[in-house]
Amino acid sequence: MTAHVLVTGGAGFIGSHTVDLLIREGYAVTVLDSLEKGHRAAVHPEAAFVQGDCGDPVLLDMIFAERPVDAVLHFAAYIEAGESMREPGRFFVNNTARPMVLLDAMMRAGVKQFVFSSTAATYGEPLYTPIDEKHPQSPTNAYGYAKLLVEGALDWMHRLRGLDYAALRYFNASGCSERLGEDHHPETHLIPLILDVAAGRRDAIKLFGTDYPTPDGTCIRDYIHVEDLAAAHLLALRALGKGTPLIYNLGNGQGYSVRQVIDVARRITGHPIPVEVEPRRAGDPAVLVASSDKIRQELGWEPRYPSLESIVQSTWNWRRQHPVGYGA
Ligand SMILES: NC(=O)c1ccc[n+]([C@@H]2O[C@H](COP(=O)([O-])OP(=O)(O)OC[C@H]3O[C@@H](n4cnc5c(N)ncnc54)[C@H](O)[C@@H]3O)[C@@H](O)[C@H]2O)c1
Ligand SMILES: O=c1ccn([C@@H]2O[C@H](COP(=O)(O)OP(=O)(O)O[C@H]3O[C@H](CO)[C@@H](O)[C@H](O)[C@H]3O)[C@@H](O)[C@H]2O)c(=O)[nH]1
Repeated sequence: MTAHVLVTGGAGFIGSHTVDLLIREGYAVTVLDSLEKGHRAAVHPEAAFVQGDCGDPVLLDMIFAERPVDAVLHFAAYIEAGESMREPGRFFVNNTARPMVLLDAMMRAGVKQFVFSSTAATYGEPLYTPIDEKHPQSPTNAYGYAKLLVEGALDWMHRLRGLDYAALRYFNASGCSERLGEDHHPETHLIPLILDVAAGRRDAIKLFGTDYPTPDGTCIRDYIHVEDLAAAHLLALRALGKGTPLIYNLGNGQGYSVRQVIDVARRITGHPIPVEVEPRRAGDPAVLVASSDKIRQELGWEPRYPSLESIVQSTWNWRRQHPVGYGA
């Protein structure tokens, strides 16, 4: 069993939940996070913490020299597809170039196991739905393309340098655990923004586009609970070592339109949640729904929180207990 895991981006939303699970499962964990976006308070107290950049080769050499790292879970990245259309260069540097520096440092140190946070955004506009792993990858935003470039590099590192990797293509990560929540600054994700309205922190939810080719005209997404994502990372980590890349979609296979998500939040919070209709946000595909049959069949992954209600409820619970998130 892998003993020591380096988790980049482990102070962020999905990374911190995964670190908690790894610690519970007995792994030694080192978190490397710049804290540009994440929260020190989200890092499990039993994990070692290094503040720094995952693309800093000197720091990486030091970490690998000092710690017996067996595997790297790479979450560190910028995450907003809309922002990537305005500032593509920042995304190609942080989400493509820096992981390359990390992979190179791993190769120098002889660390061969890697789990990569890929995304549904690598697929682009679906040719069929639900999307399986064989679906062509043709991103509609720079964020998705930056991630796809890393997937390509992983394949070459596997073939040429024996890298043993998993690429997990998450759909829309959401939900909270009891200890950890979603607290981005600025927040751009739909569910926490809707709940900001219910909590009285915003007047209305902006609805980006009502003219998509979907039943109610708003975009459809597949929301997956962050604890189910964390569990998938553990399974992937344990499955590495067979010499074959592990490429999996992670979603619930159920699509919800923006209006449907708002309706669920209205029922849970009892708040009317007013809506302001806005134009489409650049780069948003109309529909993204996953087939996760492959990881279910091959690794036995089974989501514990598949319903949108349970996802929104867990986020609402955390927000009521942490009205200012992790604080300043
Ligand atoms: N949130 C989603 O819905 C979603 C969906 C698909 C894929 N992903 C991917 O999952 C990963 C985690 O997403 P998240 O929602 O937890 O994001 P997040 O912003 O909460 O966490 C990312 C963390 O990485 C850190 N970071 C960013 N650049 C860094 C760098 N160069 N060096 C060190 N640390 C750095 C940030 O400080 C932050 O703590 C990302 O790679 C993202 O692309 C997220
Ligand atoms: O204020 C808002 C925010 C979002 N949306 C819409 O809600 C949907 C979901 O948006 P959001 O929560 O921002 O998630 P995505 O843009 O789908 O992207 C997330 O999910 C992708 C995978 O599907 C990941 O790759 C990204 O990192 C992650 O940010 C989209 O149709 C948005 O246009 C609104 O209408 N109003």
